[in-house]
Parts: sequence; structure tokens; C-alpha cells
Amino acid sequence: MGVGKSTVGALVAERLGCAYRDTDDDIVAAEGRSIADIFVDEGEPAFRAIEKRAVREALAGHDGVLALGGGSVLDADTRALLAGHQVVYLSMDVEEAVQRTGLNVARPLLAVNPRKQWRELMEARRHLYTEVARAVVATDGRTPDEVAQEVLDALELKEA
Ligand SMILES: Nc1ncnc2c1ncn2[C@@H]1O[C@H](COP(=O)(O)OP(=O)(O)O)[C@@H](O)[C@H]1O
Ligand SMILES: O=C(O)C1=C[C@@H](OP(=O)(O)O)[C@@H](O)[C@H](O)C1
Ligand SMILES: [Mg+2]
Repeated sequence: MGVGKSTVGALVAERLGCAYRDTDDDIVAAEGRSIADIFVDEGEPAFRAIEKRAVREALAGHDGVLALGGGSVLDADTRALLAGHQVVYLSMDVEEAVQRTGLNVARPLLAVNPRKQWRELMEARRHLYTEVARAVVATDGRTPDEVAQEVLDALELKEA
């Protein structure tokens, strides 16, 4: 969360001259409410079910760069679907995470004690990100443009 998947995803798509899509945006559009509202109204398990469907549909119906929500990989079926794709894991350390997500209330899982929450989420998820990733790109101290370039280099893709 907050590592730059949505920001960098759009930049990578621009450089490749291909389409960009973000499953969180798909969910907000389909549900007509924010991610935070879905969490509050229905709880995390209901959000994960909506997210699982959104990722499946996007992977089947979109050709280009897809940004996922940071929790999508919690689902084993989703991880299996990702195996056929060029997945990039963007990483950062906790201090960078706190700066980037800051006082933003859009991420309900970091609403209270973000530093501790982020550490715990990463301890639970790091191995899943590593499992699905074809490449890992560290984003600390890099601008979004620099990260986008690293992603292209890591996947050996050329700018259009
Ligand atoms: N490399 C970067 N350096 C500094 N800030 C960044 C970087 N990448 C993204 N950000 C900022 O961090 C915040 C979270 O980015 P976002 O793309 O929404 O992350 P994600 O989709 O992974 O949660 C945004 O305010 C964005 O402008
Ligand atoms: O990691 C997570 O569990 C989440 C990440 C968010 O997306 P970003 O990773 O784009 O912030 C969003 O899907 C939701 O708040 C839950
Ligand atoms: Mg995002």
C-alpha cells in the first residue's frame, strides 16, 4: 500500500503506449462508492470477494498494464492467475511507506497506527509478493519516473 503501483503503473503504460487499468478504480466504479466505504459498510471479507472478481475480470479482459490493490495476492486463486503474467513487486521500507500513505484516510487498513499496521501486513504478505513476482523493484528514494524506468528494465521491455 502506497508503494506507487497506481502511479507507476500509469507511467509504465504511457511509456509502452498501451492501456492502463487499476482494479481499485474498477471496484469503485462498479460499486459506486469508495474503497473505504466498502470496508466500513461490508467489512474486509466482502471487499476481498469483490476484489477477487475484479482482478479475474481485469486479467481476462484487459491487455496492457494492470495495477492491483496490495491485498489481492492474499487469494490463492488470484495468485495462480497471476502466474501467467509479468508481475512486478514494487518494494519500499516502512519509513517511506508512512511518508507516502501519510494522513491519507483512503486506505482503511492503515487508518490506525499506520507504521505498526504496515509492518504487520508486510510480515504476513512479503512471501506472497515474492511468490508471484517475476521482478522486484525497490522504490526507496526514487521518483515515480525512475521507478517506471526500472520496471521496464527489469522486464526487458522497450519504450514505444
Ligand atoms: N516513487 C515515489 N516517490 C514518492 N512518492 C511516490 C512514489 N510513488 C508514488 N508516490 C506517492 O505515494 C502515494 C501512493 O501512491 P499510489 O500510486 O497510490 O500507491 P499504491 O497504488 O501502491 O497504493 C501517492 O501520493 C503517490 O503520489
Ligand atoms: O493492501 C491492501 O489490503 C489494500 C490496498 C489498497 O490498494 P493500494 O495497494 O493501491 O493502496 C486497497 O485495495 C485497499 O485499501 C486494501
Ligand atoms: Mg493503488
